[in-house]
Amino acid sequence: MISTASFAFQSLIPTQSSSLPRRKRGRIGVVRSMSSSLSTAVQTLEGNGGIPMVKLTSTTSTAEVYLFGACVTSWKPSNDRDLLFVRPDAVFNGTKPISGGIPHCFPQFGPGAMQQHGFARNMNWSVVDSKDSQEEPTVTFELKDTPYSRSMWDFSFHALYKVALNSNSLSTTLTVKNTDDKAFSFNSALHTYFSAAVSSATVKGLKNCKTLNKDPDPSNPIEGREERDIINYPGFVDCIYLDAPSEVCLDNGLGDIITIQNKSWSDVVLWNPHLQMESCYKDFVCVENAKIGKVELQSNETWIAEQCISVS
Ligand SMILES: O=P(O)(O)OC[C@H]1O[C@@H](O)[C@H](O)[C@@H](O)[C@@H]1O
Repeated sequence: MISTASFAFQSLIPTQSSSLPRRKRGRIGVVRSMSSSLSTAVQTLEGNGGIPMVKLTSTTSTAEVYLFGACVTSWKPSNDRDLLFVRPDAVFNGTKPISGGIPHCFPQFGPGAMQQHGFARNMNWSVVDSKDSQEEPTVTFELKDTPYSRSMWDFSFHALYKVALNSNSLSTTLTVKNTDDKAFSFNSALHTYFSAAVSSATVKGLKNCKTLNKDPDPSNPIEGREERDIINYPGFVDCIYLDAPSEVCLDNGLGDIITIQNKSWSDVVLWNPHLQMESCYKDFVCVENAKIGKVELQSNETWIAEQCISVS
């Protein structure tokens, strides 16, 4: 149920999901109305570049989520260090997806027919609900098809993305409903960038998974099987792990052990661009919960996938 407070919150934010040109038209008004805060737990603020973002503040942690792409760009549990990473080349002006944090890949992981990683990360999502609670501040974003999305993927859909913050965890729930009168299929991922010391970062939990190594050719991945208990990032890494377990563990090499749990994100992608991004590759690793095989939805069917990242 939407509380009175969240209605007030909604009224600050345009309810229309929009393509890039729409957002540009409405931006000044949106940013002006962002100056007021709802509460200390869920605030609407001007983010980088003056574009709107929602800040969640629990008793001991914070998170920030931009409406553009519904991209979580910051997660600071219990101390002031950000466990997510935003690349130095990230732009916050709506001209391209925010490079870092937790961008969406939807309705295509890629490579494929449409732009790399689909369109959800470069559209404005709307806020449709929030929970003003210092124990678990929560915000829910919505995305629907527009002429922009239909120019790439001609289907009617309704996506909800709920982000909930706890003292030591950040949970997300993505719900995709087919609102069309015909079936559609898609694949998807949460392309999470974690702050890391790449030379000592490791991932555990993927031993024995079937792998699709996208190095050297992303369009023709090489099949294999993971034999290592502990996987590191010794150079360029771009590898899909199919039918991964529901929990993997990242040691970020900076003193944090991060548990990544999921429901329905059946696969994992590990990525680090190495010298392709010389200025920042040492400072992050991507561990992405993904659904690489197609999800097929008939009319009115819904797919739900959850991720929870936590530190002990
Ligand atoms: O679009 P971004 O954030 O630069 O990420 C690109 C990379 O994203 C990874 O998920 C893919 O596996 C890589 O093949 C791709 O190069």
